[in-house]
Amino acid sequence: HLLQHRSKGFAKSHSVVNGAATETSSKNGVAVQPQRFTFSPEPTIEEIRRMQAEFTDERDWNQFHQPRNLLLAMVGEVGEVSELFQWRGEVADGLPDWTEAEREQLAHELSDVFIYLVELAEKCRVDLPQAVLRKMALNRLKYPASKVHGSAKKYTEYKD
Ligand SMILES: Nc1ccn([C@H]2C[C@H](O)[C@@H](COP(=O)(O)OP(=O)(O)OP(=O)(O)O)O2)c(=O)n1
Repeated sequence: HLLQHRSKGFAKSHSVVNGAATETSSKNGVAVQPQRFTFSPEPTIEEIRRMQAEFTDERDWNQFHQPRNLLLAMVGEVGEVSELFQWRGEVADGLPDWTEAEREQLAHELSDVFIYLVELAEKCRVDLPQAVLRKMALNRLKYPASKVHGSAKKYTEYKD
């Protein structure tokens, strides 16, 4: 669906493509860069874990999906993501020069990485969404915004 609201000659379009929300802006009918991007709320990570568990069960593939094999499979897929970026030089947010086919290829490869990551976490009994919350809390403590604002130094490089 598409929702529009107008202010001062600008029209914002909120469109939902495959459940994903994107917001684009236009001035006098000419589209400008998308302003905001958010993920769809579904499926949840737990739903993805369950769908992949069903996929492997249906194929009797659990015998191959031990933690080390899943790790190697995930790293292999990271390599496939890297292939899409290699030799291109720096790439701007939103991948402005990429074709639709290249974007879809990237979506496939990032999904492969994510699917293996989720199954690896499951097989290692890491509750991934909660672990991410704990790790982000640690990251905030290690890198107080007031101290590190605008600097990409590693935490060990700070004197106090
Ligand atoms: N033993 C396997 C094989 C595949 N998959 C699933 C998870 C990944 O999302 C995807 C990976 O499939 P491929 O190994 O065929 O890899 P690609 O899809 O990347 O194909 P290609 O290597 O030809 O690019 O399929 C899986 O769970 N377990």
